[in-house]
Order: sequence, then structure tokens, then C-alpha cells
Amino acid sequence: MSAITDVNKFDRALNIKFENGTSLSVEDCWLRDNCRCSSCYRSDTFQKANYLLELSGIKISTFKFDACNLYIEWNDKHQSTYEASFLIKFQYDKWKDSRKLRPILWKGVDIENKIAKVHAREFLNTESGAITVFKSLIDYGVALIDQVGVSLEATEQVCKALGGVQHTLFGGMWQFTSVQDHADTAYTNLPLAVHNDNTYFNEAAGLQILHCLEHSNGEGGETILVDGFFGATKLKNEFPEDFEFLTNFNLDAEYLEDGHHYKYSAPVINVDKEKNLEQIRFNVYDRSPMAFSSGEECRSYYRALWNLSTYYQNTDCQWKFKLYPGLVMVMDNFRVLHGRTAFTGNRIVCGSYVSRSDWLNKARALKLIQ
Ligand SMILES: C[N+](C)(C)CCCC[C@H](N)C(=O)O
Ligand SMILES: O=C(O)CCC(=O)C(=O)O
Repeated sequence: MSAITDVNKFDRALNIKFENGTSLSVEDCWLRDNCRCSSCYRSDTFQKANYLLELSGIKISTFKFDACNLYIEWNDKHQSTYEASFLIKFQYDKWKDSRKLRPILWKGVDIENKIAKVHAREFLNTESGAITVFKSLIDYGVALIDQVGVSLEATEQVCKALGGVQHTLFGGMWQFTSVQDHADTAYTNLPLAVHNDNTYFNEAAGLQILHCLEHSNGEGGETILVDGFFGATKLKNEFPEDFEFLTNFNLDAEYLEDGHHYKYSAPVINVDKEKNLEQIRFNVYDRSPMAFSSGEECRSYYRALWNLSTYYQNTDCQWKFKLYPGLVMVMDNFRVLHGRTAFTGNRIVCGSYVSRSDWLNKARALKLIQ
């Protein structure tokens, strides 16, 4: 499939054609920078050995090819060999497409039958179990791991397998009840409208993991999840000017507690250069007061948040369910909003955050993403 069929030189680039019809134009600087010989590339650390500036004056002297390789001799007599299977990966459109995440939008309770629900032993001990959980997180932003030992220690094992425990001011592995151990309503029995955590951090937690260890002598405390990307997409279609505002306006958020004052400012809806959704930072509670450049900007701020929250507060868009001892819920805090209903009685929840880098690392190691 990736056999080289032709190579031609145009100015300081080589145009390479492959058997499957792919054609690729690569500049001399790129080729030399990506030389894989032992003096240019350390195969033991997967790092480049060149400093890069040494490449500024290099030119291709001669080149030849066969089906499997491209061979280049440079003007400094250096020799490079490139495997066809390496080169073909860098055809721009295919390279860009291979890096895209393809979230599957969801609305409401139907998601319950689509997400992964995997036995703890299968998740922890089998690659297929891990793949099922991480694929569910990539597709839907939610996964369930069942039959986990009802303890902080057993939950920690799951958190480590999801990428590792991320430490914040709340701790690494945390356990919370309605005792106000921190200046936050999570540490109460009050209801929490759906939100993303950590809008006051430069980088919000990647995953949030919750395990209800106990809920006795009371009721309520149901978990509510909603797909933040579904709501943002509805806003884009129905209120495009509000979508535009929330992707450009930096909203201030803060967390205040004795000895702590976290503050960060970022758009509520974050998109990449192609306007693909990357992150939702929606938390009505942690917004800090802001000055506005005009009455119009102020009114846009409130209108856009109101219109976005109509989707997130719409019970048809929400999935409400009760966590039980042994069931661990994992959700992508960059995408899925979570909340809870008020509760009475003694409710003990434990879990942790996992950084986005760390959980995507696991997904990439499982070859689920590039
Ligand atoms: C208990 N646990 C550590 C998970 C949460 C702590 C409070 C998080 C805060 N309400 C926020 O939305 O960022
Ligand atoms: O108590 C719960 O179920 C969730 C609390 C919450 O929203 C949070 O910790 O961010």
C-alpha cells in the first residue's frame, strides 16, 4: 500500500508518489530534520539528536528510491534513508485527519445504554477492558467501572489505571461528605447544577472520578450528567452570536478559601482552529464579578450564558442516576458537565481528578488516538 512509485525534485522539495495514490511534497529542511540515522535520532529515547540550527544551510545533493525507501545524500555528505511507511503518514490532509477526536454527541438518558460499564477486574487486568473504558470516554465522555471494592484504596487503583491521581488543593485521592472540609458547596448536602470543575485553574482536571462509598439514613444525592458538547452545538445552531461570544470572551472564575485564591480567565466554549469543540468551562457558581467594556458586552455575557444553560438545565438533555457503592463513574471534565440533587443522611463520596495529558496518554498507548 505504501510502496513508493515515483520521486521528483521541485526547487528544495521532493514530491513523492505512493502506490495507493497518495502524493506528498516534503521540503529539504523537513527531510533532514527527520533523518532517522543514529547520529540524527536517538532510537533509545525517541528524541532528535540535532539542535536544528545546524540544518540551516543544507541542500539535497542526490536522491534515489525503491518501493520501500527514499535515499538522500546531502551537500555536507550526510546520508539519510526514509522508510515509505514513515513518509506516507505525513500527507497533510490524512495527517490532520488522523489527529482528530470524534466525540459522539448525546442527549439525556439514552446514553446509559451506550457508554461502557466494565467490571473492575476486566478494566484493571485486561487490555480489552481498558480499551472499552477509554473508547467510551473518547466517544461519549463517560464510562462506568462496576464491582470496585467499596474503599478509597480500591478506588485509587482505578484512578491510577485511568492515568494517575492528579493532586490539587483538594488533595490527591479525596473523600467528601456534607462536612465543609473546603469552602465549596460540594462539601454540603445542597444541590449542584451541572458544571465543569476547576474553571479557576489554568488547566482544569481532565477526568473526574466519583465513587459513592455510602449513603445511609437519607435520600437524594443523585448524579446528573449532561453532554457539554451537545449543548454547545445546539447553541451554535440556534444562537450563533452567543456561541461566537462564548468562544471569544474570557470569563473570570475564582476559588477562594483560607490561604487560597485561584483565579483564571478563559472562554466558556473552547474550539480549535477548525472550530472543533475542545473544552467546555461552564460553572455558574465560580464566576467572579467582572467589569465590561460596554452595556452591550455585559448583556451579551448574560444572554449567552442564559441560552447555553437552557440546554444544560433541560432535563431532556440530562442523565440522572444514583451512584451506588462499588460503581465508579468517570467523566471527561473538559466536555461533560456533572451535578447532583440535594440529599439528606450520611453520603460519603471518594474519587480523584486525572489530568487530561495523563488519561489521553493511556488512550494513546492503547492506540485509540494518535
Ligand atoms: C470534591 N471535589 C474535589 C471533587 C470537588 C471540589 C469542589 C470543586 C468545585 N466545585 C469546582 O467546580 O471546581
Ligand atoms: O457530590 C457529588 O455527587 C458531586 C459533587 C461535585 O459536583 C463535585 O465534586 O464537583
